Amino acid sequence: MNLVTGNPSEAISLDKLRNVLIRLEDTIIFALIERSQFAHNDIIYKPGAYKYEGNEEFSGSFLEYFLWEIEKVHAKARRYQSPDEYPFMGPLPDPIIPPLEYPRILKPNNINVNSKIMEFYIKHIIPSLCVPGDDMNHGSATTKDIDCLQALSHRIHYGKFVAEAKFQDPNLQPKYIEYIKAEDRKAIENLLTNKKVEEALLKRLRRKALTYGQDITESDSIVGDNDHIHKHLKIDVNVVVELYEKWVIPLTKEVEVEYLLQRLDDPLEDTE
Ligand SMILES: C=C(O[C@@H]1C=C(C(=O)O)C=C[C@H]1O)C(=O)O
Repeated sequence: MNLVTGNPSEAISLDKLRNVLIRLEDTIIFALIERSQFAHNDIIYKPGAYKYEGNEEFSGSFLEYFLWEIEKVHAKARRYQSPDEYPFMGPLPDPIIPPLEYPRILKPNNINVNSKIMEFYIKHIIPSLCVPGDDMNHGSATTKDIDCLQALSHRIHYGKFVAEAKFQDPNLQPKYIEYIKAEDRKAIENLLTNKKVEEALLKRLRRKALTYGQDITESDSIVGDNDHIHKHLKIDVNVVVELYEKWVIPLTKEVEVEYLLQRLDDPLEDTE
């Protein structure tokens, strides 16, 4: 089944989904590089640091305010909720065009780990990515934060698609059904974990961060000794690898497990 159109004749393969995840690595690395050109500017993240004209009652941070405004606009244009449109904030308005009927994979199912994404991003990623201090570029830094958060959210909630594709594997489906019925989270997680894919991902990510973080000029060769490269990188390669190892991969798996735990609830269930 095509997970987006709901058309059973257009099967979507795990390989295709993996390629989307690989492409999103580039999106995430470039978004982080963009954010890292600005200082920490920690006032952006402090609740109540600003007053908002016309919205004096809003007591959240500048980042939250900005996200809320952006998400309201996005919500108006969306036909159905897709993983990258999962809101960080709320409440959001209804779409201005009536929504299409939901294909199964896009049905709202309350799987949303955005509060966890916000927390690790502000607490761990920003302080190691940016130089400390305030360069007064609050608006610019916040727009880059929104790009980073939306890319991370998109990638992590894509776990729903990955989980659906894994569930469709006829050899594994009976096992998934057994573990889902037993609500055995650990067993589901073990079944969907592919250590080889994860290890290859972390290696590739390190190479990408090293490559994309270099300044490439007309005359310089991009192949140099490692020390030279490390000194001139726009981004700390270890921050990128740690981001995936500690948060992106575990949260993607959390989304996968939560999706599968709800997989048999649908009365239109066609697999049993
Ligand atoms: C995405 C997959 O599922 C799992 C989650 C992964 C991730 O978040 O990158 C990687 C491998 C698997 O453990 C996959 O099998 O490709």
